[in-house]
Amino acid sequence: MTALIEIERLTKRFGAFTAVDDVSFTVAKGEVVGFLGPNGAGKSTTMRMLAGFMTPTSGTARICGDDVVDKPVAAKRHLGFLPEGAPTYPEMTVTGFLEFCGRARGFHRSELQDRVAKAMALTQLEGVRLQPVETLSKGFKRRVGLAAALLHDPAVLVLDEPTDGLDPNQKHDVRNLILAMAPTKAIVISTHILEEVGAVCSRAVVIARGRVVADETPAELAARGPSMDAVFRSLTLPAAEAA
Ligand SMILES: Nc1ncnc2c1ncn2[C@@H]1O[C@H](COP(=O)(O)OP(=O)(O)OP(=O)(O)O)[C@@H](O)[C@H]1O
Repeated sequence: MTALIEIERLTKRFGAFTAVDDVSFTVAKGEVVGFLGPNGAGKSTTMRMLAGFMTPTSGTARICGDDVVDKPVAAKRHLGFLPEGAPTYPEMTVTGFLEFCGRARGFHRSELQDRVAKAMALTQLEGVRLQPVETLSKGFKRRVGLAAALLHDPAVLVLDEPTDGLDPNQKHDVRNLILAMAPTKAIVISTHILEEVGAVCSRAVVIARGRVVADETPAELAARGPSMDAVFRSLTLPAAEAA
């Protein structure tokens, strides 16, 4: 299996504080990796470095073989990134925002229209296409971000909490969308929702206090304890608190 995402000894320090500490893992085509950890564990910081939005203090990350620091344009060509929170440019309509993102990706005229229409269909945004992004509910805003990440049909998707703010039906749809895309892509999703790991992920990487504490299949993770909650607690809490 070819690794489309390669993270090697990635580290980020903010002053004296180490937010991401020597993190390494790879993701091959066909894999959906769940990136799990408690609040503040370092998930978003790792994903931002992987997406080229933040410079690592040390270590490297490559997308389809291209180093995100040395070859940022090449790396981003293969990457769809859904950051935390809502899309920028809140005053734009959904269509306007997606067209703007598509033009930035180099698409024009009929190809631009086709790609925007397809991304809106995949994320079920047609009903709000002319609404300004700032007037949408949290779940719809998330889906606008997801549509923007899918526009160029990238080989690699890095999705920071893709189901955050979605209702159960929308969660189900987004999980199905991820599963449908999985065979042809390498996908990393961060999540707090442990049930999501079993539902969509072929592997789980658990991070706590900036360090990887588990990298295994959801079944292996589940087999470590009586419940996923208990496993998560024992892996991510300091030993005294987990007891
Ligand atoms: N720009 C920054 N300056 C200083 N500290 C930061 C900065 N960005 C993140 N941190 C710190 O790094 C740690 C990791 O943050 P990060 O956002 O990566 O965690 P997370 O695992 O994504 O958490 P959550 O699940 O709450 O989103 C936190 O303690 C956070 O306060």
